[in-house]
Amino acid sequence: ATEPLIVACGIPFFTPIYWMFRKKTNFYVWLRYHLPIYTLRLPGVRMYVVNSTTLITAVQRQNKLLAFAPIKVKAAIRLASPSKATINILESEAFGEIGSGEYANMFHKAIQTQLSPGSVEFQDMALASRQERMFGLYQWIREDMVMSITNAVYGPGNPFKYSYVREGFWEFESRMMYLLLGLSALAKGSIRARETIVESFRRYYASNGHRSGAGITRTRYEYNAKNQIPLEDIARFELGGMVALITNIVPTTFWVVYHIYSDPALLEACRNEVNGETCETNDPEGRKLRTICLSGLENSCPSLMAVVKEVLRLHTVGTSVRRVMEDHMLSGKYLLKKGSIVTIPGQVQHSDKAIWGQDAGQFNHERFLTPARHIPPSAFRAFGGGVSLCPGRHFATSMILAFTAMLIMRFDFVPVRGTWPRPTTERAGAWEVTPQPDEDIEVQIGFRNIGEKHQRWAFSLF
Ligand code: HEM
Repeated sequence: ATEPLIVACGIPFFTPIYWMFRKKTNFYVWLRYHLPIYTLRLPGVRMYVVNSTTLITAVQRQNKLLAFAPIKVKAAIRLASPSKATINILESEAFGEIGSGEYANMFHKAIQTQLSPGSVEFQDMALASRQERMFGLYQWIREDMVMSITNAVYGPGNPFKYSYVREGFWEFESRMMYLLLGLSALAKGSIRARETIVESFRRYYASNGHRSGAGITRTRYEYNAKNQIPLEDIARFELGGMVALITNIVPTTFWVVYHIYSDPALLEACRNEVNGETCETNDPEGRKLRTICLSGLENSCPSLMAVVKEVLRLHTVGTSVRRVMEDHMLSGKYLLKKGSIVTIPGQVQHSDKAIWGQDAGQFNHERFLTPARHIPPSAFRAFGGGVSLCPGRHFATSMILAFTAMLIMRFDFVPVRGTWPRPTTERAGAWEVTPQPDEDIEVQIGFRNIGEKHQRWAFSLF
């Protein structure tokens, strides 16, 4: 019985670390070996990188021996810096016997129903009327979406309504990687911002703000309280919730909007589809009210839905991580040693020409409209898979569809430079699942129709 082949071992330990820092989110694709699984020797830990879809399924089946709970507990502790007592509760469960990790595992289950389709209200999702002006598209989407998402989730007491919390969040996020790596000396600004956010969320919970929030917010609070997590630490753990909630939806929406607006034929097709899911009525004052049906967006807007899927395939770079709890023979063939890490880099699957065809590197939403080939389910990993499959995927998809639909129905965007440049993502942090663009795109916004400024819009669930 042998471990998977060791690669990138020019200078032991140093070579893989050097390239990880150089290549960041592109590391695994750049390193791509046509091996089903290989080993990287890192200081203090062995990492097994899984490439074959058959082995991905085998890893996901072994959710106790190849566990996710210890990974997320460690990340939560480093990010949130909770009290010693809370760390004890989390660690004793996540690192104890095989099959424990109850706090972390049950948390996933506890929040799942709250994130199922249709569970979050979208009333707050109406875009504020915009003046015609120029701005950076990414920045604009970010500001608008953060308010829409957090209003929907945290309710009227939403701490994000204060600009210092919004700014603090992006400051916290900017050096988050150092916190995750345990290098807090390099993340002083993030730590300062974290404490400001924690204090405003502590006040939010203390004044029962969560009771008027969405089900997900109430459930998270109640679950933590039931597990004896003190209020201050509940506020700390919400940082992880915010990161999951905001940081992937915003850039994913940006790329969806970018690909639609930069292709006039696609824009037209999506507008026609959304138009078919929009009904016109009069409000009690006799004004025209146009309502977009949310379930119709998912079920009856194939081009729009295909764009979202293709953006998730082409732009996400998430990596699933597991810890080996006992020596284990994967598929009866590869020895995985206790204490090592198993990773499944999604981007390796998403860029595989044998799976997606020769144009795997290009944006082509039509591959999801009229699939020409069989795609193994484990090859689409935008939301991970197995026990750690993203519980927010339905919520995220609904938000992205709703936001984009409203945008394309109401606004035209014209790039100030005349053409749509394709932004790079070299500066994205290694933890980002959907990388943000390096440079923003300056656009001019305008209402699509005369009279649109005074038009009223709403969403309905069905
Ligand atoms: C486009 C948006 C999103 C993308 C691309 C995304 C992607 C992912 C990925 C790749 C994982 C890791 C899966 C793995 O390790 O196998 C994950 C986990 C997770 N996501 Fe998302 N996510 C998104 C939105 C959200 C939202 C909106 C929420 C919450 C409301 C959320 C909550 C979570 C949580 C809690 C986990 C950890 C799962 C666990 O504890 O087992 N995500 N997500």
